Amino acid sequence: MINSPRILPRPRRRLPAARPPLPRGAETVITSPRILPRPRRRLPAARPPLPRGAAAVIDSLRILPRPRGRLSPARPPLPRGAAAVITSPRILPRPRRRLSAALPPRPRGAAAPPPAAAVAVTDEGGVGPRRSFRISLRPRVRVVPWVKPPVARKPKDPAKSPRPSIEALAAEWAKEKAASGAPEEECVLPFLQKGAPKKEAFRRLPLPHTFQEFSIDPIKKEELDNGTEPPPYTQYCGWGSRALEAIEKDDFVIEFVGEVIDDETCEERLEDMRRRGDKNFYMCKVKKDFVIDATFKGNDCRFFNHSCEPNCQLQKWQVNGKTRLGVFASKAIEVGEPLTYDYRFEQHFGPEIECFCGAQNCQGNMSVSGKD
Ligand SMILES: C[S@@+](CC[C@H](N)C(=O)[O-])C[C@H]1O[C@@H](n2cnc3c(N)ncnc32)[C@H](O)[C@@H]1O
Repeated sequence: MINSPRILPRPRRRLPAARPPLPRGAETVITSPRILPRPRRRLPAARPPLPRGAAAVIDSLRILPRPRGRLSPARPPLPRGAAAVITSPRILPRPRRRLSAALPPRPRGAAAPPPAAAVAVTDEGGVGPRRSFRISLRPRVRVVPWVKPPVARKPKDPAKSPRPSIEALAAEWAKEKAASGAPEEECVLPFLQKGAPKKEAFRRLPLPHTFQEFSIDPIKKEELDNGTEPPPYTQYCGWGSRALEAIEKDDFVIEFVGEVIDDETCEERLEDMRRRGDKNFYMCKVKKDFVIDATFKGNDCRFFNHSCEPNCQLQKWQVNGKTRLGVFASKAIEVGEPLTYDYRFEQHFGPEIECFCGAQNCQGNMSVSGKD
């Protein structure tokens, strides 16, 4: 076998020099050096032994808040009894200044500090009575409903107003009317004012109640919130409006006002109406996403009923760039006559309701399709 050198493993590198003999007992440690953890950094110096009671704090160094600035010097050993407070460092308020220097060790036999419900930290260092903070687990924030603070409104100075208010004009008008010997009720609730040219209609004195909003409960509509006497009731058509004075043909009677809503809201409200089983309809579609709804807010116009032979007409006007609806007398109207217009006005729409206008030419219903 020694004569056949090829089967011997060829050494690649020079074999190391023979190891020196190991001391007894050390063999198990250094014979397998690979299973020893390789140190990445230099290990810190061994920790000093901790005082009793503080062990929980220092053993969980990782949950201590990480200091933002320079690292402060190592914490001083804690006094007895303080451990319960600082074992959960996250709930400790973060000190603004650097913590005081190390506390002097308590001499043997000295009285223990009071049980620490609070730790007092002083500027000068050491434990003392000043600048103490108390740790409480009670919630400090209470959620309360936010109440909008009242806004003090400056009362309007009537002297500065360029035009007299509606109320002032209406009062003046009513005074004149009363002076002329007209009955009292005519001075309170007139539906029109005669004499002004048609084009001026929307700039003229708005009549009392014309722009006044009712707050209306559509179900109990006889109980009008503002104490206004309800309009006369008609047997088949519900509440209606009547003229309190004679009206000439083409005179402006009243504006159709209400909430301006878009098509989507309109659909929602119609659905609500259907659910309530309410048959009274107070909407007028002017154009896309422009529906005037007098269901909840409006004026006397919301009580004008439909007639197939009406005495008024609903007209669309452009007033200072805004589309507005006005009711104009389509014929001469006598005192006490019910005020009506044809609901099938342009895009006026509504549910299929049987018409009880009583006109000779009555078409039987008030749907949009009846006209377009
Ligand atoms: C704008 S409101 C008019 C005021 C309503 N009468 C009230 O009591 O509040 C329109 C509703 O009045 C009723 N109405 C108006 N004219 C009618 C008529 N000619 N025949 C039947 N019902 C009528 C319908 O219920 C309609 O939806």
